[in-house]
Amino acid sequence: MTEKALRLGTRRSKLAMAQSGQVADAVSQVTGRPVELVEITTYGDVSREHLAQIGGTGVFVAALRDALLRGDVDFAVHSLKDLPTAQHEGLVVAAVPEREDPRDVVVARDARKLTDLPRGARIGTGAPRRMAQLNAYARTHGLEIETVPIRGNVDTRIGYVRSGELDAVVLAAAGLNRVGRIDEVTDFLSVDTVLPAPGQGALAIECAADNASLIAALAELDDPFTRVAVTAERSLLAALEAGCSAPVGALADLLADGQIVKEMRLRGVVGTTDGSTLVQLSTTGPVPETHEAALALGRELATEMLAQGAAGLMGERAH
Ligand SMILES: NCc1[nH]cc(CCC(=O)O)c1CC(=O)O
Repeated sequence: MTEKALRLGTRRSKLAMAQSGQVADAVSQVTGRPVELVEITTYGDVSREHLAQIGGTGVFVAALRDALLRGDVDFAVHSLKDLPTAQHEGLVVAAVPEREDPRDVVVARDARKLTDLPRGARIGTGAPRRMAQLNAYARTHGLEIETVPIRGNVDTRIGYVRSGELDAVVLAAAGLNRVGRIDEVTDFLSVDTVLPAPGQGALAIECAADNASLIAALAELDDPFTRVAVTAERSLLAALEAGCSAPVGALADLLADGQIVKEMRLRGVVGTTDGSTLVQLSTTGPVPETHEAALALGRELATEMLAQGAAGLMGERAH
């Protein structure tokens, strides 16, 4: 007797299909059931130009969530950094698998690194967070660069470099890994140079809150440390009242003494896109043992950042 297939709702972009496919295999392993991919077309896929007006990357998520709530699909996989920080009623993030490389990377011609791009180099990125930090780095390191707003999928973005329209683009390592283009990276940016987006490199597996048996099975794919880290990062983002397109970076990592994990550090940054002002802070404390403690850590850092003027820096992008 073969068990009924689980239906995984997914966008049809190359990145979404790649990460859904990888999670499908893992879910199949832990449930012993086949997983079937169900493609869901969102308004955001149809109308890229109006992405900003119709509410940023949240539109991609909304269509998947509707399908989950209607019971058209059993679960969905999101890039955690694109998932709104507010918990959706009737749905639950059943698993946050182990995060992969959270760093941002540069793809440039001639194997160039950020620091050896030609004078006046045009660097493409649509993220105010990346613009703010790249421009701040350029100012303090005597680089002459120009950040150019671009959008589109990974292939489109790298295409701007191959065609010569741009000198470089900045992307997430995790996305390039998932679509098999990590070999094209010419510079892995230190998180001290560009702090990633909250949740970058991590996935969220979401399903209906009343599907107890599926929630129990998916729990096997949860990585407790990744979950604690992204919870703190997203709590910081929420407390700064910043949306998914806000110039906010956040990263939680473990500080170990030899093999023994001692503490968790949470770093946060917010800045103006021209890089003239950055508020950059970090806090270190015991590894949070509860969801509440992880939330509290993010809120505490946000309070300190707000005290240093963070709110004023985000005003330019508020929506
Ligand atoms: N906003 C687009 C997006 N959403 C998730 C990823 C892939 C990386 C990840 O899972 O964090 C990307 C592409 C990018 O930023 O280069």
